Amino acid sequence: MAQGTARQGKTVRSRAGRGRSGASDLVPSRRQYLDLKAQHPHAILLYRMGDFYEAFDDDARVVARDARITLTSRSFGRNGRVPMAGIPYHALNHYLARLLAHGHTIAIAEQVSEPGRGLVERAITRVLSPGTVGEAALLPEGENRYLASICPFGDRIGLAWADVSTGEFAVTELSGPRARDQLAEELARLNPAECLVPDDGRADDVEVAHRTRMEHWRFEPERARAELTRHLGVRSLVPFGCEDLPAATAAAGAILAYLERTNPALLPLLTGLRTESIDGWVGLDAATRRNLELTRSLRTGGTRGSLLGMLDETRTAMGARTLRRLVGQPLRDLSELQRRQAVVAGLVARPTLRAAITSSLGGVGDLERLVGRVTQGLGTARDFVTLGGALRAISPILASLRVSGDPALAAFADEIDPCTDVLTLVEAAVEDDPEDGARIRAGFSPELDAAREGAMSTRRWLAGLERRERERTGIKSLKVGYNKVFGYYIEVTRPNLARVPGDYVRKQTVATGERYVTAALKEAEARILAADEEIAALERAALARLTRDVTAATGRLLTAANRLALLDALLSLAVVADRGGWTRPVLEDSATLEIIGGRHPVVEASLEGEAFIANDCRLGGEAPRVLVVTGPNMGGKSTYLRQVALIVLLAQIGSFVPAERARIGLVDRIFTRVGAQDDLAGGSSTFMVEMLETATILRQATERSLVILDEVGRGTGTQDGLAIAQAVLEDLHDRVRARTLFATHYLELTALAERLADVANVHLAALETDERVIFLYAVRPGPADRAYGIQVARLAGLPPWVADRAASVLRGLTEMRSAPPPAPAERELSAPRVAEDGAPYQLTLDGFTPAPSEAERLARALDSLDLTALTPREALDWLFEQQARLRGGNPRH
Ligand SMILES: Nc1ncnc2c1ncn2[C@@H]1O[C@H](COP(=O)(O)OP(=O)(O)OP(=O)(O)O)[C@@H](O)[C@H]1O
Repeated sequence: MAQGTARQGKTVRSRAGRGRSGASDLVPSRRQYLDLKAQHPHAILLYRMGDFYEAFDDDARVVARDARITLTSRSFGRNGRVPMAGIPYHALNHYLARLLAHGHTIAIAEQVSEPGRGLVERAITRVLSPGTVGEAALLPEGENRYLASICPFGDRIGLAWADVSTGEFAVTELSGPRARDQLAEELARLNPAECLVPDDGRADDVEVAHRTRMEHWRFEPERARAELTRHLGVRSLVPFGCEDLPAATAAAGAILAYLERTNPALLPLLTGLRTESIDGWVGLDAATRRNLELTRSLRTGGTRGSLLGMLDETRTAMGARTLRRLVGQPLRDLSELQRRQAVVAGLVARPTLRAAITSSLGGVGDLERLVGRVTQGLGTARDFVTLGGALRAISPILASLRVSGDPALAAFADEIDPCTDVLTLVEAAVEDDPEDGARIRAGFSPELDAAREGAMSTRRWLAGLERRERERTGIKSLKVGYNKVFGYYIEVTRPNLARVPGDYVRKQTVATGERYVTAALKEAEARILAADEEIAALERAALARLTRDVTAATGRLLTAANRLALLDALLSLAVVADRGGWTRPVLEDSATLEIIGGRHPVVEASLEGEAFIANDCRLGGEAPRVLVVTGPNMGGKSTYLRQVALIVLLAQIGSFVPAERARIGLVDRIFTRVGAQDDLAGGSSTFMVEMLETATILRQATERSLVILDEVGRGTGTQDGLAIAQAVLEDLHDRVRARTLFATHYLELTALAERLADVANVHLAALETDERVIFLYAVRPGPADRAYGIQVARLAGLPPWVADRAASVLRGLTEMRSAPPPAPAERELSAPRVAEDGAPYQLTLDGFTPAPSEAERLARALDSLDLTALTPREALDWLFEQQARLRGGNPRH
């Protein structure tokens, strides 16, 4: 809370001790209220009333709904009663956090005092919007809170994001036919708390929560560029990598303009700008993030049960945020991944070193946000003491890394600036006094030392007063006390009242006696009050000086904090790898995938004592690119599919993997279509969502992608579903050529492996005994023989008479089919796809468009014909056939 801190040249004063009942003189007139409201018309105005913050009228209704507070009413100036929602002063942060989570902007009005003028009119002292909250108390610990900005500009889209609590400020520019999809992926990753968009409608079709419209001219590239260069103190943006990226520049400039307007104290935190290339990351769309439960479990809705939940052994909140970033942003850059792997490997091999670093990291704490607080001018003496402790903890970490003898660890240490100069500064300025707690150290400010000495001598005088007055009056029970109403007093009990000297002035009668003051006591009290005020002012000045000096190093401090946060995250990966017996995967630039003895990291951790059955997976290279996975319900198909995706993802964040060994050709994107998920609110049925996700995969996947499809086609009728599943599988095999795992209950699809060169079957093994099924969870070559649906239904507790009836229905159905299950519909691999109306189609980057003309097709076919391999007869046949196709099927016409 800003109480007592200098802000915008004014000092905020609370009327401590005044309850709601005493606040009636503070009630604004409607006019005063509306004047303040007009300054930030889109914000909820919270009005300080003694020990409460109150919202009125429509604001009150919104607060009551979203902060979950009971609505009452209040007399409002002379305008009768209005709805009112009151937030207790001590619980303000709690309720502000709720309001911000709903995307509201909040303006807080308090009484302010100005030097020499005492308390003056109320003013807005803070404006908080979801993306501009820099105050650690209002932020989720292990998560970043991003203010994003989107600027479509011609065929490009600029995206910028800033976390004003950690100083992260980055941009990227997206272009080409996939720009919109990439934007959606990035927004899914960032999950911005607030998103700035131009008010001219350019970004209206972008789906993002909590959008804030800004004047479109603020997104004008030249203006934004000027804003950026001024802020960063540079002439060109070349060093930041975005000189030639007008859309990115525009988006970043808009962020600066917005902060300037809403919360300029945050601007100094943004000391640099990083230009990111989206091509460096593995593409993960929102569905895949959700399906793989990367940061949120589908079952619990929280981190527990997610990949992040099982990986997170970080010691600091900044480490936890970094780990979340790594999990959400796997890389494609082989050399960077190998650097990370080397650090993890060094840490896996050295448990003692890990323990030492972990304990030192505890001392570093959340350095990122601490630097954030200090840079915003919110740093108290306690914060600086903590900062000193954090900086002191860095050097031992670097020393441990260097003496480890591991070159990767030593190199990592060399990249971290211990900021010893800042530590020296802070140590000279603050101390943790055993009695007074955190305070400015003696010697930092001579004026402060003198004021403290003055106050101390008066306090010493007061401390001796009781003894002196007892001696003077002979009243042994005389006491010197203090209360808030009268200040210092001398109390004499009833039996001794006759001995009270003449210079005592009676102030108050209490049950046991009388309370007095003397002229000397009043004077001492005045001296103490004045000295306390002076001390407070001098301390503020000293803190301001220290803040200025430390803030000059904000950029270096934040860089060091970022590296330490990364170390914490990599350490966490090492701890988990060591505990789980994970191994270092071989990474390579190929389209191969080979996992031997792979396990699902989260399911394995949840099995508690039961053994997880490890399985292999070979895709691409010498092995088939597509695996059709069959097996009984509950047999472990989904687990197997997800485990392969998670192992690849772990490898591409630089982690070890839960496998005996793995060789992973880096993937450019991971796609999943798993389980039933409907979006009724968005107007899409389960089947519609399934098809939307499948269409996205077919449109976007490449030869380097990993595709995980679980029961595609399940959401519709059996025949339609089977047909769709087969067509999707064929397209993935023939055209997309991505490494694909395809789990299905349609046993008919297993016949595809006989016709398609790069498709193979595997199944999850199960045993059947007495109508019961035992799951072996082992992946074996070849197709499953049946679905075991009825046995699983029995296991689930379906009433026996229903299960028996189902078994007899099944027998009947099987007998009806004299022939084996129908083979999948035949088709010619070379035949062009034909839509229902007969028009041929092909897939381009823009979706399905008409195929090339017959002449083009003929030219290509001729081009690819190897004439030396044909007999004259075959060549003649070929010519007849082509002519027939041109003439519509009549060769000798
Ligand atoms: N390899 C394994 N080792 C041990 N237990 C496993 C293994 N794989 C799966 N399981 C257990 O079996 C349960 C069911 O697995 P899963 O959901 O993958 O089956 P499924 O074949 O996809 O089922 P359905 O077809 O009904 O969707 C898991 O929750 C897990 O507890």
